[in-house]
Amino acid sequence: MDHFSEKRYPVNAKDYKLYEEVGEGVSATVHRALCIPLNEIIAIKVLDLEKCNIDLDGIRREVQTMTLIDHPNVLRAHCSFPAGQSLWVVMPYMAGGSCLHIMKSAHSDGFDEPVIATLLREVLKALVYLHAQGHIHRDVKAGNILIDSNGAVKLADFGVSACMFDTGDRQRSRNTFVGTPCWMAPEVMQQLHGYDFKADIWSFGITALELAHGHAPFSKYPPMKVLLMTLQNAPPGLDYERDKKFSKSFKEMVATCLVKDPKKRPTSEKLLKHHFFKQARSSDYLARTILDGLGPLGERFRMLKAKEADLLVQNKGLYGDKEHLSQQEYIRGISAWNFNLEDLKSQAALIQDDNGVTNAQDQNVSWKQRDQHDEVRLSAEGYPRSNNSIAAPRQEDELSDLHDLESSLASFPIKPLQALKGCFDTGEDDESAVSPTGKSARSDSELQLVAKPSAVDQDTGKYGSENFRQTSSISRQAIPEQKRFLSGSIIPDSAFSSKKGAGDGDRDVLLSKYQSERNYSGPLSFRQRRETNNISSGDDTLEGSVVQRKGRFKVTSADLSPKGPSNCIFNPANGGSASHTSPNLTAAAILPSLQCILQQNAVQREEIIRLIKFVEQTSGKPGEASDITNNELLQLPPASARERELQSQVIQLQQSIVGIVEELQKQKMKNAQLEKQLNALPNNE
Ligand SMILES: Nc1ncnc2c1ncn2[C@@H]1O[C@H](COP(=O)(O)OP(=O)(O)OP(=O)(O)O)[C@@H](O)[C@H]1O
Repeated sequence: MDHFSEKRYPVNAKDYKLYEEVGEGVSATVHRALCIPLNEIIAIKVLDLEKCNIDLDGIRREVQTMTLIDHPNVLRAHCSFPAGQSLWVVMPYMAGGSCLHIMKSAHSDGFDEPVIATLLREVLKALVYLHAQGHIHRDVKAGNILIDSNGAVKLADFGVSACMFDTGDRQRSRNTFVGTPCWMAPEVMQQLHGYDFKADIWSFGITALELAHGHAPFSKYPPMKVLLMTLQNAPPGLDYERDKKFSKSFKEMVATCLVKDPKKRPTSEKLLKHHFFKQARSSDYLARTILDGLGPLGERFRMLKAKEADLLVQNKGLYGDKEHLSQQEYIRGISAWNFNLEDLKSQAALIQDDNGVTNAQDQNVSWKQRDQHDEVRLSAEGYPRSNNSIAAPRQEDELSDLHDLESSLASFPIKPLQALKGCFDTGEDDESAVSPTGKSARSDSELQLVAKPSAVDQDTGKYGSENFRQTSSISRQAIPEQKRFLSGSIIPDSAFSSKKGAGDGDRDVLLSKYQSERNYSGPLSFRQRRETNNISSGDDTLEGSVVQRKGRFKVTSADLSPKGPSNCIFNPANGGSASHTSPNLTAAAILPSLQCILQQNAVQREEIIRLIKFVEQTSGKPGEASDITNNELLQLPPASARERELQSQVIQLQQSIVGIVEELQKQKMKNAQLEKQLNALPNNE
């Protein structure tokens, strides 16, 4: 192909001259640069390897992918080499910048339809190529659609791409999604059955909305909320009323991409034939319509950064206005948010959603229903339908309803706790979240040579079995109101210990198996199996753990996929002992409850110790008996690292309280003496 450069790009930093910065991502800065020997302007992506948490595997993948691909719509790396503490990736300079930057500079409300059709057709061609090559891009968004000075469109950023035909470690990483939550497909968030190239089709649909409105749906929300909304709401879409300026075919095209069941989404190849793309025009047209009048990329980037910094200063003044901060992260094209559930809870009460256009055409809208016992539960089918009007606007009032959000969170059986663990333990690597072993229950499990965490054995109730199933039917009573949002997993790490399992298989065997079976994934197959197994709970719960890392979100599969019926239930009434009778509550339901109880215990213990201390102090000298109690309490073996941490905090607090009390007594004595002296004064005079 003529675009395939035969030129030899030097692999030495001294052969390049770095000019201004033209872009900034999660892991890199991008500069315009000159390749001196070739006298050619290129772009250099500078990845700082010294930065903490840098994902070397991701970088290696990106560079590998970028150098091997060969398609006019995919940004290809010329070469890469280490330069000091950094890795430099040399690539063609895309003078127009990204669609996100163009929108932010000159089209804040989005592009016109012919422009969108033109851009998306080029992106889709890139996806057809990548999918045929076995790649899932995994980060399709306007920020990764680059345009050169002639209006040529290229899909960039393979930092998180994955090969569908990978084996071993790389295959495992396909069950670890790193991406930006607004564009993330529901099945990627859920991680029930892994995912395939259809995840890119969802992101493509979200990108279409982004190009139409100037921002992605839910972009103003913090990531955890985006996850909730994506899983629980009807898919977003173009609204017939609000989006009058867009054609029916555009609306339909978006709706076909944004279907929750990945099996029902078209392949990229099929989508390319959609009549919406008939209106796509040439690259010249793009250059004329969206590049004309724009200043140099570096200048635009500098202005955007300054604007962003201004906004940040303004918003910092508005204490707690996290909605704006979230917007800012969006402006930067990333979705960093140091979230926690308490945060979410308060934000849920504050934020009114006006982004609530949903695609009610979707048949698989996940919806929660609460029965009269206030139990959070999906219907038996788990996929109740929304109303039938196409893309009718839906007021997502439940999102401003705090109680509903609590319900939503309560319906996440396990992983939100781990998600929060991710908040507190940002250095945690995905390998620790994904225990590498075992097979999933589905027939194409060879594609998911992934973690099977040790779980609660159905029969013994002990950890260590693979017989683990997922359910969202958790009694809210089992999760005390006050403590439902406590964060951090306090299950001992050993409970999730991983064992090395299936190793690398033969690539060809895997490939052929995959090709025949890859279409059988997705929530529907789970639904069918669930029905077969007569399970009462629904799914659509967040099954993977969510780990925030450098602005990106990583949903790692804990692979607690259903595997055979479980009879183990949690009974809060008898103190949480497991019984083996009801098919409704399963082993997976026990874990969150146990976590809550354990956490509660830690907190209660802390309270008790404080009370003892308080009683000791108010009743004078500490008694012998209370000393024993106190010591005994402190000598109890801590159940987890979290508990140990809490315990040491308690001890520290106690010590400081003792110090403060002593100080107080001293001051009191001094005070008494001074008073005495004062009282004596008038008498003397
Ligand atoms: N070849 C290029 N020419 C011009 N601008 C570029 C080029 N590559 C990237 N950019 C700009 O730099 C920005 C960041 O680059 P890139 O997306 O590769 O970094 P990243 O760290 O992988 O970002 P993220 O993870 O947020 O997607 C892009 O959004 C784009 O605006």
